[in-house]
Amino acid sequence: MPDVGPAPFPDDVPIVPLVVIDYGLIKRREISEIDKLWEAATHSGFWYLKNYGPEEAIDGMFAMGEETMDLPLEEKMKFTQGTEGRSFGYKFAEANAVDEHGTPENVEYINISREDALAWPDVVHRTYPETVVARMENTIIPFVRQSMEVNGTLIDVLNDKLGLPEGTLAGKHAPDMHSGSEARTIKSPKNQNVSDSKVLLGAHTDFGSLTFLHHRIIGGLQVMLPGSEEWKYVKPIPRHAICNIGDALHIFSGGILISSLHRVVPPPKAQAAHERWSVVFHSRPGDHVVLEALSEKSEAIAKAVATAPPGQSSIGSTAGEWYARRMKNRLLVNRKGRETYLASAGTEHNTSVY
Ligand SMILES: O=C(O)CCC(=O)C(=O)O
Ligand SMILES: [Fe+2]
Repeated sequence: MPDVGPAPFPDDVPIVPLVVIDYGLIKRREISEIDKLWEAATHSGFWYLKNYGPEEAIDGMFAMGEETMDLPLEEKMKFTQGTEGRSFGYKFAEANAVDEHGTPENVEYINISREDALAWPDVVHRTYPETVVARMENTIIPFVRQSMEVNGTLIDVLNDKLGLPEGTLAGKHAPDMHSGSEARTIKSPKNQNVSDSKVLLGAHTDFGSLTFLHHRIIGGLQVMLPGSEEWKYVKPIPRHAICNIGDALHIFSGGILISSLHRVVPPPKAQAAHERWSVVFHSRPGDHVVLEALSEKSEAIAKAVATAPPGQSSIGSTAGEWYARRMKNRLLVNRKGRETYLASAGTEHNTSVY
């Protein structure tokens, strides 16, 4: 039977209504568009982004992912992330727990460090499979540069709205720092014997600052907005990326910017018969940057900290430590019990922690 292509995203599942931000207008610093971005960043922490530039490198990242996942498992395992909480490299499907019972995940992905891409052909952190190497110059480096430009611009705009001195947040993400920033392509298998409660990528808040995420038409990403108990799908829209705030910006901003919980479940309804792919760039602060509210640099942040409910505290760990702790404690190989999973938590369990 010919492949008639995936079914469209169904119109009878709950979806989260995200605002569409026009990157072209943000780049020109249009006030009304910046206000829309601010509203999204301070309420849901998620938005669609359009007009973010050429699609070639993003298409190339989907292709690189397919080429990589088609390698024999034995070959991919030569490039595994390891057990110490380092992210770069290959993550096999069942590596992580999705919950405190130790239920395994079911997505595989390849992570490529920003610094390894920028320094290519020098190696900063590690080496990668031949399928990554073959696309380093024509796909990965352009994708990393495009993503850095987009995320950098959005972070600059949020910096100014937070009342921080110009370039404060940019300085925490400088490209010459070692960081957890990375490009990623994710594959979820098709036909998951779907039950609605099956989770492929466990609920999490993002570890870093800002995420630039691409889907095609297959859904599966779900978000739980602050104050809600309900998971809702994000409907993929062609040529619209999805951006979301991560823990680091939540903490730097004293809780003003929202880092929302999200997860991946099998694609809804007839779409579940298809593989699901996503392409991601995670911008994360330099490893040595301390995660704490920037109260001394912004009156708005100082006020947010002063008026927050009691019980919050400054995190005080570095971005590198934060990130390694979260990664390491999700790995099933490190699991001792429920407490291991609980130790992988981000800002979700206490939104007033910063
Ligand atoms: O695949 C997706 O839609 C979400 C991926 C994600 O949440 C992540 O990489 O942090
Ligand atoms: Fe995420």
